[in-house]
Amino acid sequence: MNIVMTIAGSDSGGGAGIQADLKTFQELDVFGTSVITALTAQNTLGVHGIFPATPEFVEQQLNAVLDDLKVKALKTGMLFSKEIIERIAKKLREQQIQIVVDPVMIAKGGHALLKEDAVQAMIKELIPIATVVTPNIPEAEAITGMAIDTEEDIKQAAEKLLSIGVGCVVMKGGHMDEPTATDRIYFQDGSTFQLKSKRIHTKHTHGTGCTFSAAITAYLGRGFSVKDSIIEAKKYVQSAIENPLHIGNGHGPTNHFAHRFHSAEVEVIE
Ligand SMILES: Nc1ncnc2c1ncn2[C@@H]1O[C@H](COP(=O)(O)OP(=O)(O)OP(=O)(O)O)[C@@H](O)[C@H]1O
Ligand SMILES: Cc1ncc(CO)c(N)n1
Repeated sequence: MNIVMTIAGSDSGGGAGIQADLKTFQELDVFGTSVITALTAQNTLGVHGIFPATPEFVEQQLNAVLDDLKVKALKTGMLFSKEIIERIAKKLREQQIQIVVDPVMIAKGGHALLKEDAVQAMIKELIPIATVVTPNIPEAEAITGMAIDTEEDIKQAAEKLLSIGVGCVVMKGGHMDEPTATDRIYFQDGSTFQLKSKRIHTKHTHGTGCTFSAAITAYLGRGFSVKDSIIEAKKYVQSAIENPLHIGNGHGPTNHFAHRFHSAEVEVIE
């Protein structure tokens, strides 16, 4: 059995964070383990409270999993503070595990999930040891300090991220004003490709980013290449967005059952 891990925050509403990650892992046939950095009191309408774990307890969870289970790939999501990032990075530097960093900063309703002073720690400690980083446009702007409006800006921001040391950058296009949902992928060796899918006009996009990065992690854990993991993950998230569950009164979650009965169309542009 391939074992993977998520290091992230809990979403009591079940749509994002640890809950989205574990659902994705289960659907994609890998064994999911978890390190919880913070509890959130959250639903489809927004984040109502945050109760962080101590950095010591985050480390204790990480040690408990890694001392016993052979984790092949992991993702990070909501990390909340600089202290938590530093503990995690110190431990992960000693490991041979493929790391997907989803640099979660702000929830859809505007609530901060990462303290402002933690962005630098993410840049210094975590992104350099990552296999893949998956920023949305506002996150890429916060990390690089650049305004991103055009395709050329996206490329420049990706190059800045690559210069920090990460192996592959996935610039997610969910927030771009484009008729398609296009993600642009850049590798250290200069190669690049795009993934294009139909943009779905829906408010049910809570947890799309978590689902996508968890799916990349699941495929990496199964031994897929980085490129194929990203392509398959995009199909999974597209199908999960195209078939919304219509639950809750706000931004509903993605549908993890959808891939069982629906294959999404994703165009790979080399
Ligand atoms: N309306 C949409 N239709 C189709 N695909 C979408 C849509 N919105 C986002 N995506 C896709 O979903 C994936 C996640 O991207 P997105 O930009 O939504 O992440 P995010 O903003 O980090 O999500 P989160 O809300 O979880 O923080 C990407 O592959 C993106 O292209
Ligand atoms: C716990 C958690 N992680 C990530 C996100 C981003 O979608 C969220 N809303 N909540």
